[in-house]
Amino acid sequence: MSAPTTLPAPSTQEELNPFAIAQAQFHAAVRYLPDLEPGLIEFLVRPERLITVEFPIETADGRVQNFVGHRVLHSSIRGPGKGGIRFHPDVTADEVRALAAWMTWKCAVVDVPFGGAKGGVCCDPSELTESDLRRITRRFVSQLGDALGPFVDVPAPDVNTNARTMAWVYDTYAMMHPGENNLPVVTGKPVDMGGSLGRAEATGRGVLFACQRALARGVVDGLDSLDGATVAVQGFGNVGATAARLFAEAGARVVAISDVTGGRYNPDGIDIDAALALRDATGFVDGLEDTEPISNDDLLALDVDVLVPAALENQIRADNVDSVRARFVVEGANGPTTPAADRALFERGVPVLPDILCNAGGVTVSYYEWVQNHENEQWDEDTVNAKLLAKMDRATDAVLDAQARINGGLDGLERQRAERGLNGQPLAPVDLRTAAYVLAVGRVAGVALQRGIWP
Ligand SMILES: NC(=O)C1=CN([C@@H]2O[C@H](COP(=O)(O)OP(=O)(O)OC[C@H]3O[C@@H](n4cnc5c(N)ncnc54)[C@H](O)[C@@H]3O)[C@@H](O)[C@H]2O)C=CC1
Ligand SMILES: O=C(O)CCC(=O)C(=O)O
Repeated sequence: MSAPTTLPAPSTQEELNPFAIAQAQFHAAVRYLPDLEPGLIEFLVRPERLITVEFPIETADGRVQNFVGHRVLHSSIRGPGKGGIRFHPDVTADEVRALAAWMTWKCAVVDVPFGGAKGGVCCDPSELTESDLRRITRRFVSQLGDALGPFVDVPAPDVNTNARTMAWVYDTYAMMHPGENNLPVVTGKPVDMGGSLGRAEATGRGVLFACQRALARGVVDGLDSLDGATVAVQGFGNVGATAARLFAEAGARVVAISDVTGGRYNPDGIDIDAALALRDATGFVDGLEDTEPISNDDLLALDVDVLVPAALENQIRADNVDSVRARFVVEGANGPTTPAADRALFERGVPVLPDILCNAGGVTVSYYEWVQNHENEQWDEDTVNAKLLAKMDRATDAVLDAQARINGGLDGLERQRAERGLNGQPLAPVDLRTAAYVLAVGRVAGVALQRGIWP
C-alpha cells in the first residue's frame, strides 16, 4: 500500500474514549514525578489483564441472545483487584479499561490495600427481566472462573447492578468453591448475607464528606460549608440519590435532580424523600410533584454552588463547559469531566473534586466489608461511618496538600527535569485531579519498587 500523499485534517472533535482520557490524565501527572523511569510509567498505565467473554442466554421472551462481558485487572501492585460490575448498553472494553485504571488510582488515593479492576456486560437492563439479569450474572461469573477470588479480584456494584446482583455473584462463585469462606469474593452484598452496614450509602456519603472537607479547607472562595448552599445532582441512582438526600440533610438546598429520563427543578428546594418514594415506585423521577421539568443539559448549566455529576462519563465536555455556572464540581460519577473541560474550569477558577478522591467512599466501605468477611464479624453502622469519615478527611487533605506542595515547588521540579535532560513543555500549576494522580501514582510506583516488580 502506498503512503498517503496528504495528511488527514486534524480532528476538531474532542477525544471521548474513556481509556484515552484515563491515559491522558495519568500522563499529565507523571510529568510531576521526575524520578519515574519510562518503563515503569509504561507498565503502570497499561492494564495487567483483560478478559472478554461471550455467552448465550435464553431470555424470558423465549429468544436466545448473545452477550459480551469484560473484566479488566488494571493493577494488582497494592493488593487484589477491586472494582464494580456494570450492566449498560454502552459498555466497551476501553470503557472497562478506563474504569479499572481509575480504581487503581482511587484505591491508592484513599489508601486501601487494593489494586484496580472493573467489569461490564454490554446489555440493556431496561429490556431484560430479573431472571435474565440473574442468568447473565451467573454466566459472566462462571466464565471468569478463577480470575475472580478473595485475594485475586473482588467485584462490587456499579451502574445498574446492586446488592441483589452481588448475591448472585457470591452464590455462583461459592458453587465453584465449596467448603471455603467465599464471602470476601464480592462486596456490596445484602447485609444479611455478609454485606457491610453502610455500604449501600457509602459512595454518596463519601461524596458528602469529601465535599465538606474541601469546603472547610477553603477550596471555594466564600463557601466554607453546605449550609444553605444550592446543589444540583445529575443521576438519581445509588450515588446520586444518596448524595442528594445526605446533602439536603447537611443543610444544602438541592434545587435539581435528574435521571436518564430527564430532570426536575425547584429553586426553593426539592423534597428528596418524595423523589426517593417516586423513584422506588416508578423507577424514575419524572412527574415529581412541586417541581418543573429540566433537561440534563440545562441541569448542568444551573447557577448553583455545587454541581454533582453522578451518572456516567463525559457529561462536562469541551462543547458544554462554557455553560457550566456552578462554583464547585463534585464528581460522584467516574469520569464525568473530560480533560478539555477540566482545563477550562481550572482556568476559570472552578475547582473540580475528582472522582478518584470524591467517590472513593464506596470502595472504602467495600474494603471494610472484605475485612469483616475475613474476620467473620459485623461492625455497627456508626463504626463504619466514623471510619469512612476519617478516611475521606485524610484523603481529601492529602490531595489538597499535594496540590499545594506541587504548585509551591514547581521551581524545584523544573530544575530536576532540566538536570535530567527531560525538558519538554514547562510545568504549569496543577488542578486537584492531577494532584490526586500524582499522589496515587507515586504511591503505586513506590510499592512496585519496594516489591521489586520494577527492578
Ligand atoms: N455504586 C457505587 O458504589 C459507585 C458508583 N460510582 C459511579 O457513580 C456513577 C453512578 O453509579 P450508580 O449510582 O451506582 O448507578 P445507578 O445505576 O444506581 O444509577 C445511575 C443513575 O444515572 C442515571 N442516568 C443514566 N444515564 C444518564 C444520563 N445520560 N443522564 C442523566 N442520568 C443518567 C440513571 O437513570 C440512574 O438514575 C457511575 O459513574 C459509577 O461508576 C462510583 C463509585 C462507586
Ligand atoms: O466498591 C467497590 O469495590 C468498587 C466501587 C466502584 O466500582 C467504583 O468506585 O467505581
